[in-house]
Amino acid sequence: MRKSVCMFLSPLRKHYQKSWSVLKEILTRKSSQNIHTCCSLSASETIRKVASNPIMDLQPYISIPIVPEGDLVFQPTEEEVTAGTQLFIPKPKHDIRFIKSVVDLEKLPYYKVPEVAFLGVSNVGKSSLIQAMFSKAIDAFNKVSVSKKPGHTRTLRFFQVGNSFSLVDMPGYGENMPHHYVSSVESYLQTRKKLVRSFLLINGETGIHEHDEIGIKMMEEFGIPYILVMTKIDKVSKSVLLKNLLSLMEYRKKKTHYCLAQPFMVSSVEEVLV
Ligand SMILES: Nc1nc2c(ncn2[C@@H]2O[C@H](COP(=O)(O)OP(=O)(O)OP(=O)(O)O)[C@@H](O)[C@H]2O)c(=O)[nH]1
Repeated sequence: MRKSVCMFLSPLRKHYQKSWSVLKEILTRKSSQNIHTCCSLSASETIRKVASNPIMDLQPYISIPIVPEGDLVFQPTEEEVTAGTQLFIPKPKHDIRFIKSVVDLEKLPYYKVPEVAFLGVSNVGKSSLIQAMFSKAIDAFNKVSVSKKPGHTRTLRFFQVGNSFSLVDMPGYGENMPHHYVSSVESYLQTRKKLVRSFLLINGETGIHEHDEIGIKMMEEFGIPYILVMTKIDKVSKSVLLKNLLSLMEYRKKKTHYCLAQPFMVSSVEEVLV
């Protein structure tokens, strides 16, 4: 098993385990629970013990709220995060497996479960994040391929998580993107009825740049609700991370309609710079 992924198994690495565990919990919410519109907290919920979130670690460095309270629509408790994590552990009758790799949309897998897609520029860390989530599902884990070479993922790769949902690892756009991107990924996004969540990943090390803007414009043009996730947060200092996060949020506020106001931050590896 890759060293970078071992952190997810270690209780000493609690902080980052939580960073993507929170994401797992979103995945487990039923498609009917539209987190884009109906997750504001009730008074009784505000006294719940919410799980830690890397964005909150940045809050002491700035006087204004990083995410306005009304936009914090998704604050799972520790218990909810633990329950979400359970779904990523294979059990009898809960198989976690690679289904197939697709370019031709005629060959998309058919099943009843809802689908969740991971999008972003080449090399942003889509496959690494999915691999980290599958750290306890060794068969699926081994079918995720990570590379430092941009454009490594060439096809839409489908994974099924029991009867709960499926995940799709997408080819990246930008550098070395596959020539079939429009006919495969864009057509998939526009036509796949099962698609209930889309995560658009932005590199936390570099912040938003022009290729990310192309991806965001694509989602806006298609009118597909999506969630922003900053990746590789272990690679930069908190000050750089905060700067990149704030400019991403400014961009979201000014230029998007379909993006969830609350962003997420993750690391798929172990070290952090402070
Ligand atoms: N330090 C650090 N490196 C990461 C992280 N996530 C991914 N990487 C590295 O970034 C590189 C690209 O990761 P991938 O997961 O293959 O990226 P991708 O978005 O699937 O890339 P494409 O196949 O080009 O679309 C690899 O060398 C990973 O090890 C992270 O959270 N932290």
